[in-house]
Amino acid sequence: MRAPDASAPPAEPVLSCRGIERSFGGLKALKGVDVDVFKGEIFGLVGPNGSGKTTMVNVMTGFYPAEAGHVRLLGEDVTNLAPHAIAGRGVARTFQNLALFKGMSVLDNILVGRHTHMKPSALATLFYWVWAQREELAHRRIVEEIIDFMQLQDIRDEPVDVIPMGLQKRVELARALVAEPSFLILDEPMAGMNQEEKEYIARFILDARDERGVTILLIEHHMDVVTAICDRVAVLSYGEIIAQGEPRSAIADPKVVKAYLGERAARRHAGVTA
Ligand SMILES: Nc1ncnc2c1ncn2[C@@H]1O[C@H](COP(=O)(O)OP(=O)(O)OP(=O)(O)O)[C@@H](O)[C@H]1O
Repeated sequence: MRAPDASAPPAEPVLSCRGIERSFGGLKALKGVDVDVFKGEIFGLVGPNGSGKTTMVNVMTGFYPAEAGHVRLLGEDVTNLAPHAIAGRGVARTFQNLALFKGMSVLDNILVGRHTHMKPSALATLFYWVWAQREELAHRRIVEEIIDFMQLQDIRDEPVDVIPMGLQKRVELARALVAEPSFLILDEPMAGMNQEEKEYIARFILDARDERGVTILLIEHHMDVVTAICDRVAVLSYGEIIAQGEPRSAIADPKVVKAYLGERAARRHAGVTA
């Protein structure tokens, strides 16, 4: 993990959210959430089930409009832009539930991740064999690089639905990385994985940051992973941030213990017997 340079001036956040609100009917899923993610960070967004993590990410990426508040990407106000417009600004994401194209090969699924870089034009179509083929080669190059990086060579031609869940999650991460994002949002990339698969994905996430310079926001329930790889975390509970900062101390905050375990268990945890 990177040691923060105390002498460095405070950097501008890559992503900055202020006062984000979002409701579903009578349910206030987000109640004025502030989050800053800085360049080169692995930032954990954690919290109990239903606390608002995915909703927050959906607002950040334009999938849900915010009812109040602002999202800024490298200083630019991107609040309520369409998902493709936000993706076009270098943001990629994976989804909580796998969103791969069944029946297509691993390679073709990964190639789909290049779509934000594909710019069809009448002229390119006219000179297909010169321009389009050259562009196709460039896309193939980055796809091959990511297949190597994610160690997917052996299964590249397999239909994606026949490979184990752990590998499907890896393909999803590869598809996000071929977009060459500067900011990557991962929604529970380790859900349903065994310990070995979790360790693999944790390694790839660290390498994506360290070797490819990607800033990462990670939604994750496995606290061992969060404390091992995140630089900072924010903890959501009922649509509000209840703790933020260095992972171990944020997770040990009594408000967080209470949110996860409930009032009585939190008091026991704190050694209060009455
Ligand atoms: N499309 C929707 N329609 C109605 N309610 C929704 C919708 N999406 C989320 N919610 C509700 O908003 C609240 C926050 O949900 P969200 O999925 O953001 O939580 P989460 O922290 O990501 O949960 P989990 O860890 O279980 O994925 C929950 O009460 C959920 O039921």
